[in-house]
Amino acid sequence: MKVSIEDKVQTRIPTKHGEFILHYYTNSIDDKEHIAFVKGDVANKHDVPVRIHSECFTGDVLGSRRCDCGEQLDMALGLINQAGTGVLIYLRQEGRGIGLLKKLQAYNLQDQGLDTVDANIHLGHLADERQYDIAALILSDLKVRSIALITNNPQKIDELTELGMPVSRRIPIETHIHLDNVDYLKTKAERMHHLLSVPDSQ
Ligand SMILES: Nc1nc2c(ncn2[C@@H]2O[C@H](COP(=O)(O)OP(=O)(O)OP(=O)(O)O)[C@@H](O)[C@H]2O)c(=O)[nH]1
Ligand SMILES: [Zn+2]
Repeated sequence: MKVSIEDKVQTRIPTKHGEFILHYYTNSIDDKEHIAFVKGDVANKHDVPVRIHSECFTGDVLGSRRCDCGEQLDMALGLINQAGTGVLIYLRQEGRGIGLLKKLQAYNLQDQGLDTVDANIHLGHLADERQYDIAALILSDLKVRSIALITNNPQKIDELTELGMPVSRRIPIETHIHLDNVDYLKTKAERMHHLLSVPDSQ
C-alpha cells in the first residue's frame, strides 16, 4: 500500500540554533507523527541542507553516549542554522526501525559481546529496518528540489535517490569518538559501510 502524508500543523519553534518552523505530519499507514523542522525558504530550492534523523530516545533525549545520535542532532541543527536554510526530518523509527524495547534488549546483548549488527540479528531482525519513503514525501511536500544530505551513511543517499529525491552532495557529520562509542562507531564503519574513520579501541 502506498503511503500518503498530511501536514496537519505548522508552528514556530525558537531554539539555541535560531528559529525553525515545525511541520507536524500524519500518515495513512500508522499513528506515528513525523516532523519536519524547517529553517528559511526551501520551496523550489536546490541543494538544500537536509538531515534525515531517525528517533533515538536514549541518545536524543537522555544524552546516551552509546551512540552518536544526540550529538548529531545538535550538530545538524547547528549546520542548518549556519547555512541559513535547511530541513531536519525527525522520523519516528526508533532503534533503526526495531523499536525502543528491542533496541534496549540489543544493548544488553552488546554488553555481552555482540556488536550492533549481530545483536539485531540475534533478536530476529535485520541490521537496519528503516524506510525513507515518508522522508521523501515530506521533502516533496515542502517542494524541495534537491538535497545536500547531512549523513555518513551511503545507504541513505542511495535510498533517497531511488525514491526520486535528487541528492546533490553529502555533508559529513562526524561526532566525537570516546570509550563508550568507539566500538559502536567502528562497527558502523566496517559492517554498515558508514563513511567514518574510527581508530582501534584499546
Ligand atoms: N537496533 C539498534 N539501533 C540503534 C543502535 N544504536 C543506535 N540505534 C538507532 O539507530 C538510528 C540512527 O542510525 P545510525 O546507524 O546511528 O545512523 P544513520 O542515521 O544510519 O546514519 P547517519 O545519517 O550518518 O547518522 C536511531 O534510530 C537509533 O535509535 C543499536 O545499537 N541498535
Ligand atoms: Zn542513538
